[in-house]
Amino acid sequence: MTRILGVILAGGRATRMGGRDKGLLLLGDATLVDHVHKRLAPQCDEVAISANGDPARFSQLGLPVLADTIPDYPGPLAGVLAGLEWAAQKGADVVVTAAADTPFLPSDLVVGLRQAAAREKAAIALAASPDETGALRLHPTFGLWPVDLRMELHTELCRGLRKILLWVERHGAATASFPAEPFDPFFNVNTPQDMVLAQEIRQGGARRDY
Ligand SMILES: Nc1nc2c(ncn2[C@@H]2O[C@H](COP(=O)(O)OP(=O)(O)OP(=O)(O)O)[C@@H](O)[C@H]2O)c(=O)[nH]1
Repeated sequence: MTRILGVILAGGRATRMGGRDKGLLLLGDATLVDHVHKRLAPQCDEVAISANGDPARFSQLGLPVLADTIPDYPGPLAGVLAGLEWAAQKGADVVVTAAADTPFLPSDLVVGLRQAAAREKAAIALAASPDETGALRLHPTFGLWPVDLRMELHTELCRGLRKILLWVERHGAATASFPAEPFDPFFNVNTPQDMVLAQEIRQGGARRDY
């Protein structure tokens, strides 16, 4: 049976949030990381947090906190690599990543990613949802990643690769599409204003005007 580990990407600079850890902001009575964990954990065999900086700040969840393999590497790819290396140690087959700033992620994320990968005979799958015009928008931090790709990803990061989509293009990733009604499940909190909108969504406002 395929062993799937979940990795919550919670590092980064959060410049649009004034440098505050987005994952530790409160939405209702739980942090954003708590919301993501609650949705992701039932879909995976095990979950860890991936972050640069001091791991102690995420200790309240009782999850492993993985330091980025290449410290201070800009962007989430170093977190994806840390997740793949952790999964390899655990004897797992694939990692599913989710961003810590996305509290309403689909409860069928893993099923959707796996079905898309199988359908398109692809090793990697990325999530997508329609934007306001109906065009599909990819969400590169929500992906299914085979553990076997970790050496290659390490090599690419050492060469300076930064963008998930550039790496993914070489492998012909599958696209898993998720509905965006009544709200986009990939709505993410980048700014204080986004947090206000997240509160409204949580309280039942099915809004699309963000
Ligand atoms: N582990 C890890 N996660 C990261 C890193 N950079 C970003 N992330 C996560 O990836 C997701 C998307 O990050 P962004 O919102 O694009 O970048 P950010 O640095 O968090 O925020 P901005 O500075 O405002 O762009 C978020 O969940 C971040 O926590 C990183 O270097 N390491």
